[in-house]
Amino acid sequence: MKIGIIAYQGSFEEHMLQTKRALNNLNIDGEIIPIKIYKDLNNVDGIIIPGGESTTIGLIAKRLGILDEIKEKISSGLPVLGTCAGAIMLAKEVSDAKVGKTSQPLIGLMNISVVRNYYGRQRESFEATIDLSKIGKEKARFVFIRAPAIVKLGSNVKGLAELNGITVMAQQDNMLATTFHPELSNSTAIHEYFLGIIKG
Ligand SMILES: NC(=O)CC[C@H](N)C(=O)O
Repeated sequence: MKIGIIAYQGSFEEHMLQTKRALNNLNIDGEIIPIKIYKDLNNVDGIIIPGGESTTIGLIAKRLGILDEIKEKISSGLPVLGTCAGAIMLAKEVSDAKVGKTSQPLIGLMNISVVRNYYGRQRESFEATIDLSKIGKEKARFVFIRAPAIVKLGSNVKGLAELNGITVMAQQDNMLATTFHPELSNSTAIHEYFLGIIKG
């Protein structure tokens, strides 16, 4: 199994480590590669879009001409995990809690509405215990760093976890989005669940 991690900016190294731990836990033979340019996308079985700054990740991917490729591969079924900024990249509808409508390059394939910086600024970042029973995993602690919120679930989207009534994890077929950072947790549950999606 070959997993590619979009590696321009943000927590991609942490995702690489966490994916490695999850592969080990599940006894899956896997290779993890950073994705920067078009050819890196060849033969990957799944991709991860890390947390960071969605505007930066989107702009670089667009400038390097890889954004449309990623979009095409995901729409033809390539499994993707988008965390925090990555969840924003996946969303069809994005706005900012303060400034309202934003215009930024997106993948825009998932039927969710996402509000950026929903919980406030950097200093309003926090940690919370999340119930993962809907994916058959133990509850775990996760960090939310200038996190977005998934405020609307459209057709074919399942809400998989909530915090105070707000969706923090959702899935639409091959696309999995979390508003928190599973790569910065002691728990490998989300990565293991994602590897399960890849295995099918
Ligand atoms: N930790 C994160 O990924 C933060 C996301 C960031 N606030 C954005 O809008 O892109």
